[in-house]
Amino acid sequence: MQWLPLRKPLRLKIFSSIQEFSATSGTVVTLGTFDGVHVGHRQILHKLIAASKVLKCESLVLTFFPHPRMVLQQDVQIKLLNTIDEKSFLLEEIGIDNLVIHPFDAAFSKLTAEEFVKNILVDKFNVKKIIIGYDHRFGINRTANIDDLIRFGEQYGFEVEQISAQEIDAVSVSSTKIRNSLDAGNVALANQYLGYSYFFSGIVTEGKKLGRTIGFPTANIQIDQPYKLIPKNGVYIVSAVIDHVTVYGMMNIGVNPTVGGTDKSIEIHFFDFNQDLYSRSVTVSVHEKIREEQKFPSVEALKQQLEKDKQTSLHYFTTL
Ligand SMILES: Cc1cc2nc3c(=O)[nH]c(=O)nc-3n(C[C@H](O)[C@H](O)[C@H](O)COP(=O)(O)O)c2cc1C
Ligand SMILES: Nc1ncnc2c1ncn2[C@@H]1O[C@H](COP(=O)(O)OP(=O)(O)O)[C@@H](O)[C@H]1O
Repeated sequence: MQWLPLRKPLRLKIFSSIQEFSATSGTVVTLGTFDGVHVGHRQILHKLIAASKVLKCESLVLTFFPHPRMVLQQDVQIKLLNTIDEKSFLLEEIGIDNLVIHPFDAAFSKLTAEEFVKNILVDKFNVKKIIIGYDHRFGINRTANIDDLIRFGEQYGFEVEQISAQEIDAVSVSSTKIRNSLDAGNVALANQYLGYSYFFSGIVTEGKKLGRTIGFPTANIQIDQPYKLIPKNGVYIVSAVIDHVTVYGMMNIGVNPTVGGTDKSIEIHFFDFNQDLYSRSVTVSVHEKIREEQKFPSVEALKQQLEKDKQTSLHYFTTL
């Protein structure tokens, strides 16, 4: 599946804090990190949209950035599947009306369950229904559970729909499983869980200009978000949309040991393509891993392997 090039949402309304949101006639709300917007998330999001139509309300996804783990556990190392722009794009594609991205700070983490429900869900969002996983906990120190939410719902007049354990288990997908799959280079499994090919964006920068001399010019991609998860080092089958045309290619993530490299780089050779890409932003969909990066005895041996990789990639695309 091609998501690209990444564009600004047209219909989805994005608010960069809860305070910025002004309530409409009413909302159907779900909350969570939704990292990856994977097939499990999609089930909840489709329920959200269906409920918003029944209740003639707008759908609203409340998410947090920075990720709560970055704030509460100072986990600066955490890598995420989606940047905020990517998540916005994916939610727009699904048809969500409103996305509230609240900075998850210490003050927010100290809200009591009652304050959260009354001040935010009721007063700010004018919530008519909330859709939430059975094991969701909220409020300071995660003290409140779904039963508390149901009680608040009766008190303030909103419905609560819980997603059961069976429904969640049936999909048995989690953002963690996807992150682990990508860390292990298992892109095919990650993509199955995601329901689309994992993608990232970056700017094409100049390299050592060796690629063109061996018949394989490679666009070097610089990623600017430090928290974006990049799959394990290796050689992958990829595609991108450049000037509205889908182009196919092969990518190496690694240090280029054959030419004595030490720094990690992301390089893509596109097939049947001959354009200057320097300084351009490219969004790359990663489809399948071909092999590990290797240190070849010579550049000639690397070149021969690249020919084989090209055949493997072309075969993949022709048998889709
Ligand atoms: C699909 C693909 C696979 C690659 N595999 C390897 C590899 O296994 N070992 C290696 O040392 N370099 C590998 N390279 C990197 C080349 O060494 C690199 O493209 C070349 O040095 C050109 O670098 P430049 O863009 O800086 O000019 C691969 C590149 C591509 C596009
Ligand atoms: N088929 C292609 N695939 C990737 N980049 C290409 C291709 N054709 C031309 N280019 C251009 O050439 C550059 C790569 O050439 P290369 O010799 O590898 O230089 P560098 O070391 O600067 O990456 C890319 O950044 C892009 O601007």
